[in-house]
Amino acid sequence: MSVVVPECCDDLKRERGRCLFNKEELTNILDGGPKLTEKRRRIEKMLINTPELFDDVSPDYLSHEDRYSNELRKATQLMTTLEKNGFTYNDAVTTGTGLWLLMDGNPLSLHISMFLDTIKGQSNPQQLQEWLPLAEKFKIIGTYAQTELGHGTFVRGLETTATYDSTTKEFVLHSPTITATKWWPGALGKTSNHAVVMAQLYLGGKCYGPHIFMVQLRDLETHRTLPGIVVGEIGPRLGMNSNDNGFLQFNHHRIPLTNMFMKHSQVTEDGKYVKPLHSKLSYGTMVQTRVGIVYHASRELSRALIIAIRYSAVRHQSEMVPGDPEPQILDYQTQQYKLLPHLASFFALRFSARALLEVFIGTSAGLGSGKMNMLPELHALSSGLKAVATNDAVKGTDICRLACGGHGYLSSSNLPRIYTAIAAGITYEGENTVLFLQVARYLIKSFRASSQGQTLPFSVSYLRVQPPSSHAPLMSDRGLVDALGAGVRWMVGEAERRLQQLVDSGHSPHAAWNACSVHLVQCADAHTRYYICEQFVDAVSKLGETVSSGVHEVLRQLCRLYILHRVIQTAGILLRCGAVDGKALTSIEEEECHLLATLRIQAVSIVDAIDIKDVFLKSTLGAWDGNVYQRIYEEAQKSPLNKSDVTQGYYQYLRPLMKANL
Ligand SMILES: CC/C=C\C/C=C\C/C=C\CCCC(=O)SCCNC(=O)CCNC(=O)[C@H](O)C(C)(C)COP(=O)(O)OP(=O)(O)OC[C@H]1O[C@@H](n2cnc3c(N)ncnc32)[C@H](O)[C@@H]1OP(=O)(O)O
Ligand SMILES: Cc1cc2nc3c(=O)[nH]c(=O)nc-3n(C[C@H](O)[C@H](O)[C@H](O)COP(=O)(O)OP(=O)(O)OC[C@H]3O[C@@H](n4cnc5c(N)ncnc54)[C@H](O)[C@@H]3O)c2cc1C
Repeated sequence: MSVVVPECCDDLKRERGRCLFNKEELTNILDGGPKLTEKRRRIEKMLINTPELFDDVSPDYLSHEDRYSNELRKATQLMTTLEKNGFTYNDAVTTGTGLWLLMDGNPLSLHISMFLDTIKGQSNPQQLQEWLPLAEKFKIIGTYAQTELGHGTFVRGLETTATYDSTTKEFVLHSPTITATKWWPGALGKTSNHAVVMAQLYLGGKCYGPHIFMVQLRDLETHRTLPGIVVGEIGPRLGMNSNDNGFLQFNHHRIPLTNMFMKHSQVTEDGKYVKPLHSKLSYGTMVQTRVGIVYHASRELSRALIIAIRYSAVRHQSEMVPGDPEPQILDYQTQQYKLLPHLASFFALRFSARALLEVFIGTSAGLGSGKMNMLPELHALSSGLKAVATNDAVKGTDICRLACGGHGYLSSSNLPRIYTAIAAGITYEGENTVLFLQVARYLIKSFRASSQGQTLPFSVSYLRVQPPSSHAPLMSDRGLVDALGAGVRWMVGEAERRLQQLVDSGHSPHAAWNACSVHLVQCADAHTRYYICEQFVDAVSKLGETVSSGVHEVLRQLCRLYILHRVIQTAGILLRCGAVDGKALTSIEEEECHLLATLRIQAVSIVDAIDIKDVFLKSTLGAWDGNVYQRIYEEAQKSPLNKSDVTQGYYQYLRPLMKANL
């Protein structure tokens, strides 16, 4: 398959003709630099030239089993294509390209993410030497098996046990109850022959909490399940049904002592426990995956936005002025209000994902030299950003679907598949409410520490009880971000006051926490969004020194829209704490509407600059050429129901009904 850039329709040609900025420059910024754009395009070209990676038939028309096999065929083809051409699967993940060919539930995604990451992050040197080459070369294929039927969120409540037997130097893995059954892990049902398993460690009758174990599940020749293990697939889900999410039970299954991951905590041959430097180091794979999910969510949102904004420029409906031609629906202010704030969100999330990755890299380097002090901040930032990014990507994708009217509901728009894939992100890798409550815990601790005069880490330093007065004028970007910060400080102070009041009136701290948890989640959400605003403003101001004025202007407008929108969303809080007044809010609302009209002019060019090719968008509505109606029509012809004029169902059911004497 070769990349042919087709002539686009008149509407899109006109839109593209209005572009006042250098698209390639914006593309480079989004990719992280021209070299990364070039690398992404090389990978794309290679993938596009591999016809086996593309579906002949939509997965919607396949049986459950064929759907899985087809995705597995493409996943294995993807891995071998990358390998043969000198790329790693990580290259395909970090550029998004590989994932988009497989986002119906790639059965190798858990292997290349959490299984490999656990081996890299939790192994001692011997284990690393033994397992990493096998896993990297797909000699063993694995998943991350933590969640059980009874517990997902509360990791300490897991019931699978790993009891050490010092006489044989083995752990005995066991699922004592039905609720101890591992449930959900991607690719566990039929694909994986290994799993990293989270289980309660028992030594000499004492429980030491959840620890991670490498467990072989299937024979490496026959792929049959090993004795002492029951494994299978959990059945259809809301989306990503080409994956084989699975279940797993152990019946006193034995593994060697050396199969406990021993980088951070160890068990000696005689059954002694050596503690880790920090009790949550074994949660490291989850933190790393949350960091990746922020990128992933922004990428999925960008696909939905490209589809909806191009479609909105092609679709004409109704009359704006009686008797005039039907306008492009993108000209309606309400349509701009649906889509453009989410376009701004995509940019905000992309810059924040990059900032988070830097915190992750810095913290990981510190851990390597025994420094644990940055771990709580990384946990809070990664939890908050994972939650905001997935919440916003899901909401934004659904708005994109709604913005496309009826056609957005078509499978061939690809919006339903993007939606169901990213919707899972709200739940997996830490359910979002639960993650926000972890952030809230960090905020309250920080607020209290600050009241006692302690210095706070960078992301919460604005919570200081006596903040230095801001010198930025209120209506500047910085001034509005400061106002948002003042709002969060007020919210956290209010939460702390309510918690204290409840404790003072006789409630236990835990009961008080639960009684304030709605407000606490709002604090965590507001704090994370304040952090995102800060990252966006900083990134745009730094870029101002290096990019052309056209690109800088577009970024400045998007950043401004993001901040204005956020201020309006938070108006109630900001009024209550006196950070803004009604007059300021009125002018902010007016400015937002004005900005929508300004950004609308170049909206198609901005989404073009995200640079996702048609083969990765997979949408009848969002293709580069805007040839929407022809594509929708052609796609409908592929329905199996259209193979014959009269279906079997007519003879079997409809005709008898029509002939019956009712
Ligand atoms: C690259 C990816 C790209 C695309 C993705 C595509 C496909 C991937 C598809 C699917 C992947 C999905 C896989 C999964 O879902 S795997 C399962 C994930 N499960 C979870 O995330 C469980 C969520 N629950 C938890 O993380 C924890 O149980 C908890 C809610 C955080 C509570 O932990 P618990 O042990 O009970 O803690 P407490 O005793 O309550 O103590 C809290 C205490 O610990 C601190 N803490 C907690 N976690 C961490 C951490 N990770 N790092 C540092 N510190 C941590 C917490 O702050 C608190 O500290 P205090 O000082 O306040 O006590
Ligand atoms: C598509 C998909 C793929 C997955 N892949 C994997 C995988 O590869 N490996 C793996 O191990 N797991 C996997 N999971 C499981 C996933 O990690 C869990 O479903 C997730 O962590 C949520 O846990 P839960 O299902 O127990 O929800 P619950 O914790 O039961 O949540 C239900 C409700 O209770 C609320 N709640 C729970 N605890 C609290 C609390 N402390 N305070 C307030 N409210 C609370 C939640 O907010 C939520 O509203 C996957 C899940 C999905 C959907």
